[in-house]
Amino acid sequence: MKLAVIGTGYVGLVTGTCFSDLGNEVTCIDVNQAKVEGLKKGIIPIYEPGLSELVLRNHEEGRLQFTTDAAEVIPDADIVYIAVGTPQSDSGAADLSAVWKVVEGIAPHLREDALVVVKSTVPVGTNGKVYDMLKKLCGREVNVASNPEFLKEGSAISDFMYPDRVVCGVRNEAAEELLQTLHAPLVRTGKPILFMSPESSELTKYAANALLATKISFINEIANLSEKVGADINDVRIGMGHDQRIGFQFLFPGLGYGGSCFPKDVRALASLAESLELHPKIMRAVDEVNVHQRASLVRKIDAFYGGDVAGKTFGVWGLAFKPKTDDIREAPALELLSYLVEKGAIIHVHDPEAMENVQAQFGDKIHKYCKSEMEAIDGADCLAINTEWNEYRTPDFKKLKAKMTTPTIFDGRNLFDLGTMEKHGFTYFSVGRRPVDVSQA
Ligand SMILES: NC(=O)C1=CN([C@@H]2O[C@H](COP(=O)(O)OP(=O)(O)OC[C@H]3O[C@@H](n4cnc5c(N)ncnc54)[C@H](O)[C@@H]3O)[C@@H](O)[C@H]2O)C=CC1
Ligand SMILES: O=C(O)[C@H]1O[C@H](OP(=O)(O)OP(=O)(O)OC[C@H]2O[C@@H](n3ccc(=O)[nH]c3=O)[C@H](O)[C@@H]2O)[C@H](O)[C@@H](O)[C@@H]1O
Repeated sequence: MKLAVIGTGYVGLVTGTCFSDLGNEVTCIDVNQAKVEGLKKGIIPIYEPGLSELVLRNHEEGRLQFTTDAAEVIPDADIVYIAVGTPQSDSGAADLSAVWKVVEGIAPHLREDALVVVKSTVPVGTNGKVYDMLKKLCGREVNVASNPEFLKEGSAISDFMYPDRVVCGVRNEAAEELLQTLHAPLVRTGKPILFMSPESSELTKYAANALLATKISFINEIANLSEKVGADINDVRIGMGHDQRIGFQFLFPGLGYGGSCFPKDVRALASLAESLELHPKIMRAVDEVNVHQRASLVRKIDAFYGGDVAGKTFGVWGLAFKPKTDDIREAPALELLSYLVEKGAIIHVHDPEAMENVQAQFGDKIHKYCKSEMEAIDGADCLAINTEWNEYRTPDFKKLKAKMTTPTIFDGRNLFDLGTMEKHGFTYFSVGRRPVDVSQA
């Protein structure tokens, strides 16, 4: 098939690249000229494991092209995917301005039998609005469907290539047939392609994200309770997870969920419900717990130093909102860095992929952008951990202790064993577990 994919962000670029790898002829379109020029030369604007190789191969083999000019590509396309950003607006609802701009832009160029598919996460009813808008702009009916994306950053390629399910919201058999054919190679293991109405499809996407976010806020609330009553959240989490009705996934406590999706999607869903005079109490509570949790490392640091961190040197490991990505949108690390900057601490940071993005935001307010995690703790008064990159899991504790002025660790991701911390003589604060405090010994 000939596909046009509009928006070359985390979702658009992965979608276009994976569909080209499956033998389709794909052109990715973006308004960002620099991004498109870079992609044409093989420069990938984001870090996503495996993406670079796949883009280069499919581009070289002629199945994957890039352009800023929609008019050049849309007339040929069997399917036009819309995968632009839908960020949070000031009101908390989703900002759909990029979607409307795309719809206006493609309308004059659409082939009579083309299918327009909205992949961006959009509030229920948006698909209907796109359909109405295209009907008006084109003076005829245009086939419009919904096909939300469930990939996770850091494992985007495998999530896309081996989905648990594909959800499609369609209006007619023609759309169902096209989407069935397009997705058939992705569900060879018998995973389902689920066809439903566009409204159900749009709501499925928000409901899935909201439930995953709910699990995270729930476990964080239990973790905070755990700290107060002397329980260990790791034991509690595992004890709960063995119940097959509960399971282990998305029950890791930490610094709250970040990223470009859970925070905005929970708020957009709540906002939609409120606009319909409903009272989305769970969604609002999930968000409130998360906002509180995101500042939990700051609270622990502030309490330990009595608010006086000026002039103290902090080694900070992990800046991205999760491992295996360079994305820092709504990353908990940003909260910690803002606090440390405001209080006048000396900050040495390390992240395998997200350093450039943090540098663009914090510049020389951060004193050292370090090449290795060990460099970041050289001479540090303490270490703060925000992201559970694999390379942070098994440090040489003797070396770590020798490099630090005082052996103190604030761990937002529960990377280390309490017994090991005790054995090596670290003061150690983690999430939902008792503190190990050797500072008074
Ligand atoms: N990032 C993720 O892991 C996931 C995101 N989503 C959803 O997918 C959508 C896209 O998200 P991301 O890829 O993260 O966004 P992004 O912000 O990384 O990329 C959006 C891209 O769209 C381009 N764009 C904006 N307006 C345009 C226009 N008028 N014409 C052409 N290109 C335009 C931007 O220049 C940018 O390259 C959002 O609705 C998001 O909620 C869904 C599942 C996973
Ligand atoms: O709509 C989206 O954009 C995507 O949002 C999430 O994917 P993503 O945000 O990329 O990453 P996750 O692995 O879900 O992590 C989100 C946040 O939750 C946190 N998290 C995750 C799991 C957990 O057990 N505990 C926890 O705190 C992570 O640290 C991270 O900050 C969903 O998992 C995807 O299915 C969805 O497509």
